[in-house]
Amino acid sequence: MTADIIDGKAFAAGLRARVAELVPAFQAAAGRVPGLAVVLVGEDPASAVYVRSKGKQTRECGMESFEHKLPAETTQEALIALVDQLNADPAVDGILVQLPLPKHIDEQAVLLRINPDKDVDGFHPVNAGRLATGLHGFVPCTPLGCLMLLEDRLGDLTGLDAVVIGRSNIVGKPMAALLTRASATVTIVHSRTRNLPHYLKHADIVVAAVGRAHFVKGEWLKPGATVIDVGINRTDAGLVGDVDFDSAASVAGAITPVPGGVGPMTIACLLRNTLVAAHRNAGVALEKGVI
Ligand SMILES: Nc1nc2c(c(=O)[nH]1)N[C@@H](CN(C=O)c1ccc(C(=O)N[C@@H](CCC(=O)O)C(=O)O)cc1)CN2
Repeated sequence: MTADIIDGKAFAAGLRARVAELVPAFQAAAGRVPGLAVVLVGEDPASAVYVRSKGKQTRECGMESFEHKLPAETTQEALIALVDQLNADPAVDGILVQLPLPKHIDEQAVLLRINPDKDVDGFHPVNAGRLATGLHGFVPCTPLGCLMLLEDRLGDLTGLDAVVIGRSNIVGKPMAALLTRASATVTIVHSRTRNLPHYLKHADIVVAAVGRAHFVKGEWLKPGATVIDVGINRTDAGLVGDVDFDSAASVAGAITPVPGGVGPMTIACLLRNTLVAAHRNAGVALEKGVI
């Protein structure tokens, strides 16, 4: 193995510490702490773990966590009524509806109902539009975490060739928008791309978010590339990423592991977005670049 390992777990711990450091000043100015509401519908075991971690890490940062656990049979109307209630609650700065939702609920209808200024997941089309047009909004947490790891590793991304594998609204598309904003030269490839290795051969940066275990092979990579693995695939061998780690690590310059790479950044960025939302909602200034 030649690649450096990018330690997302350590980076995320640093980011959470920074959030915690900034909470007291917000509290002094606003007379309350930032509040994050997390809604879980059903009993998906992985989602339950993520929601528990979100609550715990929110409290550890000194913010208030409002947890709403609803049964799997909850109707779309009932879920939307809860979102409306959270939209109207001044103690709630950020609202997150844990995905995936049960099949009988229209995910888009629920996400559309969240007030864009409380949409700390950055999934509302208003925030997607803000990102695409360079306006202030909320950026989805996983791609934001990937960008932070990339800039920490590479510094200025201007002119670098970046390939994003995957075109989901939650990771692929916002990741491409963020890299474009950072002046990288961006290509999006996906499961229907013909001759995918052709695109990767020239990429300084590869972000893999395709949802297939071990999909990206080391021989497809440019030597020295920085590889960010967003995949979380549960296999008989345990949790693995979208990148074939062993072959990729012998070619790449740096690579994120799974677990311990991008995953922890998702929740740390959620806390960061909640702190930012609280400042905006309360009209309290947050110095540019402070977080
Ligand atoms: N409303 C949302 N739903 C979902 C999101 C999201 O950002 N918003 N992302 C994922 C799940 N997710 C957070 O919700 C998440 C995924 C993974 C991790 C993480 O820390 N992973 C660890 C491994 C943990 C494990 O064993 O499963 C790692 O990679 O090291 C945190 C959060 C889908 N839903």
